Amino acid sequence: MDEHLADVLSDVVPLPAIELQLLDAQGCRLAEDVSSEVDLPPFDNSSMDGYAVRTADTAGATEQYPSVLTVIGEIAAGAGELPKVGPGQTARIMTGAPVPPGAEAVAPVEWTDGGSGTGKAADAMTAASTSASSGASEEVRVLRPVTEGAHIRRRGSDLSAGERVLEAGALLGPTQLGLLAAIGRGTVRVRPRPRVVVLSTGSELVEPGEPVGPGQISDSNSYTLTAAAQDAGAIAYRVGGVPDDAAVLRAVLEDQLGRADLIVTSGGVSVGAYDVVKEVFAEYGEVDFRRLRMQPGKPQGFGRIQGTPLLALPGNPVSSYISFELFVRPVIRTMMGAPDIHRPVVRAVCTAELRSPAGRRQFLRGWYSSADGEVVPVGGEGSHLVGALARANCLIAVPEDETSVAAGRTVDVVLLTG
Ligand SMILES: Nc1nc2c(c(=O)[nH]1)N[C@H]1C(S)=C(S)[C@@H](COP(=O)(O)OP(=O)(O)OC[C@H]3O[C@@H](n4cnc5c(N)ncnc54)[C@H](O)[C@@H]3O)O[C@H]1N2
Ligand code: MOO
Repeated sequence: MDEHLADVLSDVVPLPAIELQLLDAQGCRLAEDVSSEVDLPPFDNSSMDGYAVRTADTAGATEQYPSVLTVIGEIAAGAGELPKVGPGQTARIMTGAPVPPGAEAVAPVEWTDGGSGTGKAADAMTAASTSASSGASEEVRVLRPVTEGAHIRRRGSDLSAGERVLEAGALLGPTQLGLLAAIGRGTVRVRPRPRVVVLSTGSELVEPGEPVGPGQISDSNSYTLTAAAQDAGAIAYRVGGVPDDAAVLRAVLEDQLGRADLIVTSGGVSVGAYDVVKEVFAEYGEVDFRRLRMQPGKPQGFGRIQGTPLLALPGNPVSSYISFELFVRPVIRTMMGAPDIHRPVVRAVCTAELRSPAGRRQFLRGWYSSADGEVVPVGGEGSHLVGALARANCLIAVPEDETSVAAGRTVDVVLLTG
């Protein structure tokens, strides 16, 4: 198994970096160091709705003896032209609006009478509407002293022009994309999310929702694998079930190769009579088929068809999913330039006895609780048990040379959610 993983990964390199629109870059890794060309905030601005004042004008102000100032204007967020605030003057100012020349601080509207002329502290809500309707040439009473810089968000206090704000390799989530937008970047250089085409093979497969005839089953692997590819960070395209028919499989491959960085298939890799998958892959490139000392997931195929990497996974649903987690996920994450390509492995105490075939590394499904450091086996070992698989959050790994594990022993657990 380890040899197979190493062989698969030896053929995979990170995708070349491209410039993407910000929202298309979500979940990608940065391929450049990003420095800001601007200060943030870009100008001194108010953090409160209130009045831009000169501090000397408010010295000693109290509710009983307020400072009475002349309101010379109103500054909304986005204002370009600013009034100059002289001695005895003030300008009404909104949150985010530029602090006008002459002003040294902002008195929140609650520290004033809101221009009501009553000398009573303004209720911020009513003061806003009173002041807006009564025009700019009025007086306001400031009821307490305001210190230099109060309620002003200084230019460059968040970050300065020239400062490196994100480093190559950083994962772009909502806050990193927001930061890029805040410094005025419309596009960014990243390693793109790989485009993964998922197709399942088998003439017994029926599209979920369609009637299921005798001997047929609903195609579940293509859903599991497409969702798992998305979960790994890929852009995944699900191609429905392809029958065991060489002409149809050829046509599907021709159609899909153009948009694939990676092709993942399920089914047809064992020793069955309908070797359509192996036959068609052989026509398009080189795909090796192997039998690994693991369970589930014994038969595996990997290689390239027309230059595109391909992993051919076994058809049994649990086998294909576990193969994906152990082999395909690291490939996708290598292509993305992610540092953590594997699922995390922890040690946990197994609550029940386990049995395992000699000479095969077994991956049993389990429920791991980090609080107890324990893992409880879920369901049996059969590779068709999708019910139990959906109730599991981890895989319990039993080494090749062990045929049983006593309850209470410590085991390796592969977490499927980390
Ligand atoms: N004589 C032998 N028979 C088998 C061997 C073996 O060594 N010798 N290996 C077994 C193991 S292990 C596995 S795993 C499977 C792998 O078989 P294939 O990859 O060829 O897969 P299929 O035969 O097409 O399907 C196996 C099983 O899975 C069901 N299946 C397939 N595709 C889907 C799908 N998209 N959604 C849901 N279920 C699917 C299929 O109906 C079969 O039941 O071979 C063993 N046999
Ligand atoms: O090894 Mo197969 O993958 O068990 O079901």
